[in-house]
Amino acid sequence: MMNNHALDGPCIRLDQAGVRVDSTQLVAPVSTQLESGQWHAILGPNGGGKSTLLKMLMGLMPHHGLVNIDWPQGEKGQIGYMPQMLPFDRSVPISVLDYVLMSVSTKPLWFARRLTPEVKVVMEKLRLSHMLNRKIGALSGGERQRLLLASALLQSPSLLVLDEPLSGLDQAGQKEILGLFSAFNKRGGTIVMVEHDWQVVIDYCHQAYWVEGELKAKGAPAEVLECFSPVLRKWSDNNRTVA
Ligand SMILES: Nc1ncnc2c1ncn2[C@@H]1O[C@H](COP(=O)(O)OP(=O)(O)OP(=O)(O)O)[C@@H](O)[C@H]1O
Repeated sequence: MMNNHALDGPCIRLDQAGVRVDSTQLVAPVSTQLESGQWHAILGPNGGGKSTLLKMLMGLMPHHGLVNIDWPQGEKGQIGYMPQMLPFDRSVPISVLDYVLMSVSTKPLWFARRLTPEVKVVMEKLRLSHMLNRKIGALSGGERQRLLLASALLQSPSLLVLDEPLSGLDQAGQKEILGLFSAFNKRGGTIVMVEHDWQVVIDYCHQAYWVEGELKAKGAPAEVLECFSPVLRKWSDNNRTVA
């Protein structure tokens, strides 16, 4: 994402894929295809199963059925995952630098507590360079989102899986991060993103999926949102009344 070389984003194929925990079906079996190089929006009400669906794609939750990530040319690529919340205890004394180094290295921190040029570029781009020694518990919501994104980008991904990546960001911060996602997508990277802001979905995404215990609809963002979003439905109903 930080340079300009082309990416071969994968396509994701689901065949009767679902998640059940004990006797509760969190996501009913889904069969669909998320095309390569597209920006996919996962929408739906709170508790509808959006995060569960992302975890299923990432192999972070046991599922039934098939989830296939088809990497172009058969070469397994990297996935950058931005979870909904940074899973950490605020009192744990981990710095921003520790966190990014942990996300790019499998070695213990004391082996290589060095910033590589690649890490430096990403940290600068995400305006984190001046806070490398700050404890992650002391970051603001927006800074935390940028740190999560930095960790995702440092995997050199061709697929980004993003769970509400704009939460905690003001409008300027949102625009900035959306610009980075856009550049990644224009280079050919595939994006799967849970997002509540319908305007963002309409402006940026190619395909929308409404998930409410099951995949209820898939299509162009404006169409899916008009059918399912109470806000948009009210807006278009009002418009129809006026007309
Ligand atoms: N590991 C689990 N075990 C049991 N139930 C779970 C588990 N994970 C999630 N759930 C339940 O599954 C449902 C879907 O949760 P999920 O987090 O996927 O929803 P969501 O659409 O992402 O919601 P939100 O918009 O509020 O983030 C919820 O009722 C949740 O409580």
